[in-house]
Amino acid sequence: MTMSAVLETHQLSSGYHGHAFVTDLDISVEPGEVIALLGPNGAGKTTTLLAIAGELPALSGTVEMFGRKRTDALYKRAADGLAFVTEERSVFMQLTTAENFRVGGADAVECLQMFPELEPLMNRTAGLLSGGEQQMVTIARALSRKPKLLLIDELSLGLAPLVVHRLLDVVRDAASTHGIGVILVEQKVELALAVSNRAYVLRDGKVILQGPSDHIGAQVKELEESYLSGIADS
Ligand SMILES: Nc1ncnc2c1ncn2[C@@H]1O[C@H](COP(=O)(O)OP(=O)(O)OP(=O)(O)O)[C@@H](O)[C@H]1O
Repeated sequence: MTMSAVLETHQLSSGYHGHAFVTDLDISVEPGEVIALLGPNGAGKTTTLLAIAGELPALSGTVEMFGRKRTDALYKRAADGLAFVTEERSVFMQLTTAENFRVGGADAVECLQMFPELEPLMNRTAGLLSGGEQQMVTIARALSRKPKLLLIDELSLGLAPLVVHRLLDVVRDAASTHGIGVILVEQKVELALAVSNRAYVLRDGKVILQGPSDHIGAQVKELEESYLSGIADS
């Protein structure tokens, strides 16, 4: 592991019921780096995040996180600085925005600095917030705890592009300001490439392309035209 990386996987394979679906992954994240993890439906993006988080076992290869090899569970990795925002919106629907921050151990003042638009909604039940506002609560709560590594699965599901822009900009800023490493699984390829430093493209559980995001953009277009249908924004 390099001295500074928050995450390095080496030849990591993982999957379900003892069968590897993602194979030979070498993925690294430095502090402050936003990494886009791209690929068509079923490519293995969520599986990769689950393996990094400790929700799925490494069937071969290793996960090194925060300076040491890990085979422990998500809650232990979380205690050391991992945060995982999953596809399901993880707000407590019965609680208010303010209560969501409190039970999540987040600093409400900081959360409102990130998303001032939540200020008039602090006493509203989260179940009555729009999908975009719920994601703001989720992201603010996760960022406010200053994780060393933040995994985000499909932030944009069902949201308007403008809202996704807003959310990703805040993630990008927090990553740079606080040195948070981020892995972003995102269907909106252009948006993801615009805010990320580097990208990995997965297909059939393997990395088929990786590099700086500004280089990957053009190559993704080419790939898509040849055989990688379904990856770009529809
Ligand atoms: N619990 C499970 N048990 C067995 N196979 C699973 C399970 N969850 C996912 N899979 C399979 O693993 C493969 C990879 O799925 P994964 O969710 O990682 O893809 P993805 O790239 O995140 O796709 P999407 O963009 O559609 O979310 C798929 O073939 C999927 O059917």
